[in-house]
Amino acid sequence: ISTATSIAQQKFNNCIMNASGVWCSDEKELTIIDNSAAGTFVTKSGTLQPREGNPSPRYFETSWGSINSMGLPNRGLDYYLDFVQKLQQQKRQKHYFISCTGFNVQEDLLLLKKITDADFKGIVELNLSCPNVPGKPQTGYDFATVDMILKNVFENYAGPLGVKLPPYFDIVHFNQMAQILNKYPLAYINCVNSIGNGLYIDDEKEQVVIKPKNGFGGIGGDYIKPTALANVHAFYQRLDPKIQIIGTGGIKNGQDVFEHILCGASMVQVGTALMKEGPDIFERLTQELKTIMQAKGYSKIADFKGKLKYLA
Ligand SMILES: C=Cc1c(C(=O)O)[nH]c(=O)[nH]c1=O
Repeated sequence: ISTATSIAQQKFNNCIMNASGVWCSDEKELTIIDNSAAGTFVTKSGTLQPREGNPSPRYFETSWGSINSMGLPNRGLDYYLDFVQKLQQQKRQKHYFISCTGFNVQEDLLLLKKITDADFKGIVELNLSCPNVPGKPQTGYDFATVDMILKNVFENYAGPLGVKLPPYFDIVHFNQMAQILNKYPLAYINCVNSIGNGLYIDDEKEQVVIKPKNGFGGIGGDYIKPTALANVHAFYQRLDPKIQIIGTGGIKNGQDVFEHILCGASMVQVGTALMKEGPDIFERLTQELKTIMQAKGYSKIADFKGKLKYLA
C-alpha cells in the first residue's frame, strides 16, 4: 500500500505534509519535519524583510481547533531560501515547498525574482490568503487583483507554483475563481487557509483569548473541515485537471486525509493537529490512512482520488 503522490511531476513518498505556518518557522522546526514521516515540508510564508508579527498572545487552542492572529512573523524569504537550497544539496531526491507573500504585486514579483536567482528547484506556494495583517484585506477575496497578480506572476516566474487560497462560501464565487485560475499554468491550488476573523471567547473571564485585532483571528481545526472539503471538491470539479489540489483544513486522523483525497486532493497539509500533537502525527496519520485503504482494497492514492459519489 502506497501513500505516495506527485505535484508538478515532483514525486513525494507520502501525500501528508505540514501546513505553512505550523512547525516551519526556522531551521530547527523544518529539520524536524524533514526527518519525520511527512512527505516534505512547506516553509512559513517568507516576506521581503523579516517580521516580528503581532503581539502575543496570538495563538490559542480549543477542544475543536485553534484561533490565530500571528501577523505573518517570519525570518524573511532569504532565510528560508538559503536553508532549503542547502538542504536540497544534501537530499537531491527530495523536493520542498517554499511559501512566500508580498504586500502588493511588486513585492510578489521581487520575491519570485529572488527565488529564480537562487535557482530554486522546488515548488513555490504564493500565499494569497493571510487574514491577519491589520489593514490588509485578504487578496484571495479580491478576484480582479488575483487575476492581475497571476497574470504578472506567470509572465515573470517559470518554475512550478501554486497558490494558497482562503475558503470560499458561495457557488458563484467557486465559479468565478475557477474561471480565473483556469487561465494560468498553476501547478496546484491549496484549499483552504484558516477561516478568517473568527472570535473565541473565555466565558469565565468574559474576554477574548488573543491580543491582536480585539481577539479576531483565523480559525483552524475541526471547525473548518466541512468548508475545507467543499473547497477542495468544488475546485476539483471546476479546474483543468492539470491544476492539482492540495487539501488543508481539519485533518487530525486518517479518515480526514481519506476524505480530502476522495474530494480530489493530491496532497494534504496538517496545521492545527500538528500544532497540538507534534511531528509524530505524520506516522500516525500515514498508518491510519493505510489501514483505511487496506480495508477498502485501495493500493494507491489514485485508486480513490476525486471519486466522491453523489446521491442519484
Ligand atoms: C501568512 C499569514 C497567515 C497567518 C498569520 O501569520 O497570521 N495565519 C493564518 O492562519 N494564515 C496565514 O496565511
